[in-house]
Amino acid sequence: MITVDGYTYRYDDVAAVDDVSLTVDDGECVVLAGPNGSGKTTLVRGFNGLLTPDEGEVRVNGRPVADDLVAARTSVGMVFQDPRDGFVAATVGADVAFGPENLGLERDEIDRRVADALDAVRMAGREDDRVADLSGGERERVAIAGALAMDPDHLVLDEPFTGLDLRARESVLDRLRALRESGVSVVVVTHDLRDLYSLADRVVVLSDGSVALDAASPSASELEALGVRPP
Ligand SMILES: Nc1ncnc2c1ncn2[C@@H]1O[C@H](COP(=O)(O)OP(=O)(O)OP(=O)(O)O)[C@@H](O)[C@H]1O
Repeated sequence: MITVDGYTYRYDDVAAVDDVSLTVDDGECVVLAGPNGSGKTTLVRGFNGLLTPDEGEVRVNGRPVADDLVAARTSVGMVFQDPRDGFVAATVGADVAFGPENLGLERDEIDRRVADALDAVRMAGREDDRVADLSGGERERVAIAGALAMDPDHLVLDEPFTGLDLRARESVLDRLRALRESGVSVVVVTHDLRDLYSLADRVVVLSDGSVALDAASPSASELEALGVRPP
């Protein structure tokens, strides 16, 4: 479970996220929506300690993130919108293997995870491709594969579908559905609810850094009033 309690984060004294509390249960899929600048990225970056709130706390599986950043980063997988700078290796296979290697897993298990994760993003067999030669959408898919290969308890995806073609999107959605069924919690930041609506257990809408709506099936008019396009 991810528990957010009174999370406040300020940039230069201006609160980008202001006293947000919410929980994400194991096996739950939460879509986090809201207009540009409403604080979505600033909030989810606190889920694994990439940002430390000025006030409040995030707990992952009951343990405060700040107490053990390594544990938080191992159990919360995170994929960001523009992964251009996030690659650590020259080839696709080596990049996706990097996280599992750091977990100290056996080579067979690493290879199995890499192949499985690449399959989930429709990049099976592309281990030897150079990351530098990939398209933007392919890079996004490699970044998603890297998070999947860590086998995290919780997965946070910030605008994961922007550069993905239809087939890749469907494949990733299938995997997210399977992960949720296996008890992984999935948090997806998006402006566009269309892809996610069938998967989401709850939609949380941020507005000016605060939770403006937290509902299982918000109506179109509720969403539109908060600047979110309904599915
Ligand atoms: N590094 C930064 N320095 C100063 N202000 C920032 C910084 N990052 C974000 N902000 C501000 O904090 C607010 C929240 O930004 P954030 O990126 O969390 O919103 P968002 O909801 O994820 O937006 P988007 O949908 O555009 O990705 C915005 O007003 C933004 O300008």
